[in-house]
Amino acid sequence: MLKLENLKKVYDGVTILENINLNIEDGEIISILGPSGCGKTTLLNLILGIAEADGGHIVFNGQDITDVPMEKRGFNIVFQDYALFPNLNVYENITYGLRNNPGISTEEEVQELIELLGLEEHLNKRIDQLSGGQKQRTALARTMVMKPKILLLDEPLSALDGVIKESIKDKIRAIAKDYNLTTIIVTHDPEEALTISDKVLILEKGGISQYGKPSEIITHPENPFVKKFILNQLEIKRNNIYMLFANTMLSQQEVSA
Ligand SMILES: Nc1ncnc2c1ncn2[C@@H]1O[C@H](COP(=O)(O)OP(=O)(O)OP(=O)(O)O)[C@@H](O)[C@H]1O
Repeated sequence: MLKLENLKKVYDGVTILENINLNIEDGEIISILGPSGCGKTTLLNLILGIAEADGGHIVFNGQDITDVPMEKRGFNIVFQDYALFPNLNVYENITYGLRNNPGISTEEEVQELIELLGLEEHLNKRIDQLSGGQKQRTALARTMVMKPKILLLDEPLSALDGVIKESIKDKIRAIAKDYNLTTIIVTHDPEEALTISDKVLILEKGGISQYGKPSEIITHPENPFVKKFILNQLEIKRNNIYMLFANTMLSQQEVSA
């Protein structure tokens, strides 16, 4: 279990995060959701160990890791821009981390991941020959072969369009559930957060606005911010789709009249 206890972060005298208290169970998919500048990436960086906390504790499986350096935490991140190596092909990218740590995954385990992520036919391609979804799956495979204890994903779907987005969502869920891997996702999109996660952490101005299952957030928004930020956006999307359908039906009726 990952526990965040009273976590605090200050940049240049400004408090960015405060009173962050949270329990994340093993194998759960958690989304950190909130508007631009609310502290999502900062929280991800604190968990990963890129940034140091200015107060509070991070406890992983009973051990206080607040002062444990990033490389010793054993967590791993897929960055928003994937950060793949352009001079290596897909297979070389996936297995790059194993060059210096060959025992972490066997060739069989690497092949399993390649299959799970549907990358078999792309292994010899250069990175610039891949679509956005293929790059994202390569980045996921490269991170997963290192068997992270926690998988962190920074806006994993934001660069992808509709159908691809849904397929990557399925892959992320399959990985988290097949490997019982705690997965923490940063997103600013309520629909994404509510459809991919077991629980959603909604941040507002550096504090927790609500933390709960998607169904709880939809049925019991705890405050006006959640109602306004989350539910309004979803309602607008729903209404747009209804309008589109209604207009389409109307024009079809006009044609057949
Ligand atoms: N290294 C840093 N030094 C100073 N201020 C920082 C640093 N990193 C982040 N901040 C500030 O902390 C606040 C939160 O930033 P953060 O990147 O965590 O927000 P976010 O919710 O991820 O935003 P976005 O959705 O736009 O990426 C912002 O006001 C930002 O300017």
